[in-house]
Parts: sequence; C-alpha cells; structure tokens
Amino acid sequence: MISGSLLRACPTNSSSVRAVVAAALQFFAASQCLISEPWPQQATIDNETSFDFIIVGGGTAGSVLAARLAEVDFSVLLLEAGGNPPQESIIPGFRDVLKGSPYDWNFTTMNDSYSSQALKDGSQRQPRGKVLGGTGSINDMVYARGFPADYDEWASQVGVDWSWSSVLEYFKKTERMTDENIANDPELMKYHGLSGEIEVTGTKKSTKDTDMFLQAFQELGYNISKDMTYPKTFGVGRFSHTIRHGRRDSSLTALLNKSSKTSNLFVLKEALVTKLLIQNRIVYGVKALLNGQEFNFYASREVILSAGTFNTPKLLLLSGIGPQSHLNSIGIDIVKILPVGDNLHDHVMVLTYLAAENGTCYADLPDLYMNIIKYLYNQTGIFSFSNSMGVYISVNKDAKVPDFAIYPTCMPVGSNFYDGCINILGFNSDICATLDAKNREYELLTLAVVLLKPKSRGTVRLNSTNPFDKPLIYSGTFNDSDDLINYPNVMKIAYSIANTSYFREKNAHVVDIKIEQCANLSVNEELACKAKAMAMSAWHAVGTAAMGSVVDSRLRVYGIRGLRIVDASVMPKVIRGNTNAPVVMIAEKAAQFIKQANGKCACMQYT
Ligand SMILES: Cc1cc2nc3c(=O)[nH]c(=O)nc-3n(C[C@H](O)[C@H](O)[C@H](O)COP(=O)(O)OP(=O)(O)OC[C@H]3O[C@@H](n4cnc5c(N)ncnc54)[C@H](O)[C@@H]3O)c2cc1C
Repeated sequence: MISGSLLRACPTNSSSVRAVVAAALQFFAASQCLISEPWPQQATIDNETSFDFIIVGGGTAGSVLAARLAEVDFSVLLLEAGGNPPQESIIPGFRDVLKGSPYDWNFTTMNDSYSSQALKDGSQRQPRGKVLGGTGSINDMVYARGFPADYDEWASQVGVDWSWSSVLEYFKKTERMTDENIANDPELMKYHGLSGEIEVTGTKKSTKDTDMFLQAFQELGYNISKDMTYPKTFGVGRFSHTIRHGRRDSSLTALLNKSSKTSNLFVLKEALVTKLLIQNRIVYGVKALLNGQEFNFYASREVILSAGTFNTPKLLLLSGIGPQSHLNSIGIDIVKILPVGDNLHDHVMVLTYLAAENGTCYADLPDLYMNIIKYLYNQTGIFSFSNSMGVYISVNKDAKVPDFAIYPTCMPVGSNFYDGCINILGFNSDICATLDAKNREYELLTLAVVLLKPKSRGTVRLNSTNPFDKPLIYSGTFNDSDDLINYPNVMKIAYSIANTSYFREKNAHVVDIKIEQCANLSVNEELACKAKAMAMSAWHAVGTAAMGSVVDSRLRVYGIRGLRIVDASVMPKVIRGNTNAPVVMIAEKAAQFIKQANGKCACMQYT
C-alpha cells in the first residue's frame, strides 16, 4: 500500500531537504550508535556443503521459516540476494526512502497498451525488497489479515488446513499485540496473540490528519472500527502497525536476528540463487552466485523457495518447471509442466485527488529538526510511528466483507510533489505537472481507491535464461471487465468527503486530471476510463505458484520431490487486506508441516 509516508512524514519531497535530513540522521546515529539492529553474521561456507534445508530468500516468509526450522536443530542454510537493511529501514518515518533505492528489486510491469496508460511508459511500479527481511524491510508496516471468508475460500479450493479457524492460531502465534485499545478489550483479544515475537502496536497519539479523515468517513455513514483486523465487522479506523519502541518490527528483526545466533542456522547474504539442482524430479540443492563465484549447496531434506511473487516463479522457470510453451520458446529443458507464473493478481489502486485550503493538513515542517532529535534521543516523535488509516467499503451494504478500501493521506501546500509523483507513484509527467501545480497553492488530499478482490489475472514469464534479467510481469489489470464496474461509485464516495463538514469549510474540491481518451464521456464512463488509465499496483501481488495448481495444500510442488514454496506466491486468491501478516502466517504453517513431516512436530506452544 502506498502510505504517502515519504510524501508526509518526510515533510517536503525535495531531494535536497531529504538528503540533509538523511545526512543529519546518519551523523547522529553513527556517533551515538542508536539506530542499529543485530543483523545476522555472514556465514563462511565451503562450496558443496550439505544442509538439512536450504531456504531461498530471507524475506518476510524466509526469515520466519529459517528461525522456526533452526529452533528444532535442523541445519538450515538461508540464501538472500540482498545485504543488511540500512538505517532508513529501521526508522518508521523513513520507509518510503527505500522504494526505488538499491534495496529494491525495482520491478515494473509490461505496457499492455490497455490499462495504466496514464502511468510513465504504461507501466506499474512493483517495488520489492532486495535486502535481508525482503519486502518486510521496506514495507509500510500495516498489520492486516483480510477476512475469514478469504481463508474459507482457500479451504474450499485446497482443504481445511487453510480455513479461517485453522489459520487464526497461526496469526496469533507470531503476534504480540500491545495496542491498549485492543489489548484491553476481551472480545477483540479473542483474535490476537500476546506472546508472539512480532510486536503489533497502535498509533498512540491521534493526529490531525487521521482525525479529520475519520470524522469525514463517519459523517458519510461508516462506523468507527477500533480494530481494523476484527473479523466480524468493518468500517473506518486506524491500522495497527508492526513497530516496536519506535522501530520497524518484522520477521527479520523479531525472529531471524535472534535465532541467527544458533550454530545450526547459516545465513549467506548477497547470494543470488540462479537455479535449482534437480535429478529425476528430485531437488537436491541450488546453484548460487556469491562475489562472482558459483557455488553448489545441497539439501538432504528440502529446498524451500521463499523468493516472493516475482522471483519464485522466475527460479522455477529457470529450473525447467513451468508452462510447456513458454519453456520451449525460451529454450529451457522441461522438468515438469506446471502453470507457474499464471494467476498473477494484485490489489488494483486508483489514486483520486482533492485540493483544499492551506492549513487543512497537519504541517510538521517547523517541528522537523526537533523530531529528528526526539527520534535519536528516545525513538519518539513523528519518525517513530505511522498513522495510516483506511476505510473498508462494500458495494452491497449488507455484505459481510468489503470489496474496496480507501486509504487517505494529506499533503501540505508546497510539498514539491513532482519528484515523488514521478519516482514513487510513477504517473506520467503531465499528471505530475498538474498535481504539482495544484499543490503549490493547495493542500493535496489523496484518496487511494483499492479493489480488494480482483478477478483479472496476469502472468510472470522469463525474458531470457540469464538469471540477472528481470522477469516479465504482465499485470493483467482490468482484463476482467467486472473489476471496473464498481470503480465509478467508489471513486464518488472518495470525492464526497469534500461535502463533509471539515472539508467543506476548507473548500475542498476535486482535482480535475485531464486524460485525453477520457474526454467527452458520461460521468460514470469518464470515471471508469480514468480508473483504467490511472490504475497502479497496491503492492500486494500474489498467486504465481498457487496452492491447488503449482503446490499442494502442504505447499509441496506437484510432481517434484524435495521442493516446497513458502511465500506470497502460494496464495490462490489475494486476501482482502495487506499481505505481510498473512505471509508470516503461511510461513508459520509451513514450519509446522515440515516439522510434522520430519518427525519434529511440536504442538503449538503459545497462549
Ligand atoms: C512497498 C510495499 C509496501 C507494502 N506495505 C505493506 C504493509 O504495510 N503491510 C502489509 O501487510 N503488506 C505490505 N506489503 C506487502 C508485503 O510486504 C509482502 O506481501 C510480503 O513482504 C511478501 O513476503 P514474501 O516473503 O513473499 O516476499 P519478500 O519479503 O519480498 O521476500 C523475498 C526475498 O527473496 C529474496 N530473493 C529473491 N530472489 C532471490 C534469489 N534468486 N536468490 C536469493 N534471494 C532471493 C529477496 O531479496 C527477498 O529478500 C507491501 C509491499 C510493498 C512492495
């Protein structure tokens, strides 16, 4: 989800101010050694060493899995293409700085000449963490789970292991809920864990921006939700976040950092896995590049791919597991025909904009330096938290689950919006110029309208047999026309906050973004046309090695022995919410499957 955090917490988007702030932070931090974490040591390992398990990718899923397998004495090798996260990853207010940086794989989608035509080159940005902790080290830290119906739908496709009642305990296992509003409510606490490793906090202080949006959506008839993960009802509210004492918490910081001290867990950073080693459809190891040298590592039990929605299918395809015609066309010997890379889907996001008078948003610029000092002194102030909030909306008022979410943010006048608009959002220069010009005079309210259950499907394919080439990502956005049907009405809901009391007082009005192909249409046709042209990813892509088609319900690859997949790619359908906590849950379940299969089953031990 685009949080607007850089465009907010880092108060101007001007690269010079950002550079000064970053330099000041680094100077203070370096001199006081305040902003650091005990990242895992780089292991020293000989070529051709053998382990019980090899995990490819030390991201959200891989970090959980490595920690859980190592705790029962398996020897585990974790191979991660990136290195340690930088300080900016630790500081919640700096999360956006990492998008588009060297810590990002910087994927983009192919231009399909149909959707996203108002984006630069008709291409959606798809950041993903190329760093230990993976995308969990660069994401927006929102803690969400989706809704029971999402998992019951998985269960109806692949089996009862994945029903809501089966997955809930695994969400709770990793969670340490410290949000007082939730922790003191026995009904809400039925669904939360108190003794897991990853801290889930609330936003301790209310801020003007969240308060004004909460009030506006309440006026529009949406109920306040004290807990945005509550499975029985939904409305408008503040999200919880994975933040611990003013620092990012993640499966890396909460699990891998701690367990990497054990002598049976080996972490190799900056190690790019290029291929699976397979004989007679049995995976026995991986080929990896480290400092320009090629290594073979062997796994006596399993290789587990946790390389994420784009790189997991890429590695399978490079290893001969995938659709026949594609492997043939690229000249790769076929090991097993499977629909790898199909079923790509993602939450679609359409940004709508309103402008309002100066003073509408909370302007933190004058406090900036004080906030830096506060952060360095005791990790408090605006850099220590995230105040993101949202509203879940169902088109059918009686529905038990939402179809859309709206995520609002507010940007003060003169935020020098252009750079962030081009580099982070990826709009074309005309749109960025329009928005930037508006922002010189007015505050910009962004209301991101996100489709939670898309029917459209895309694909991930290889560009070549070169493991350094990025995969080709065909988003498929809006290739099922049902996905567009409700956009006009939900965009109108977003615009209607202009008529709520506070925003009316501030003369809020819709920013008219001109898109040539959307001129001279009826109102609804124009909105649908704009949605199609402005569609981007909300960064929750899943499904490219899905349960039921590429892996079974225990995440083993069909027809191949010794190979499991554990990451966002196994979701058969995206859940109605942000995907990080669900990926952690998937990894927790996978660890349990693996322990059971290898005679190390410990019953769940948590409260
Ligand atoms: C910018 C952004 C913001 C987001 N914000 C949120 C949020 O606020 N809340 C939320 O719930 N979700 C959020 N998400 C989504 C969530 O973070 C992801 O769904 C989740 O992290 C995916 O986990 P994963 O384990 O599947 O992949 P990743 O965490 O991406 O892990 C894959 C790892 O594999 C490594 N790797 C890949 N290929 C190789 C290879 N060949 N060899 C070795 N290593 C390799 C990568 O470097 C990476 O470390 C966000 C996503 C993005 C992109």
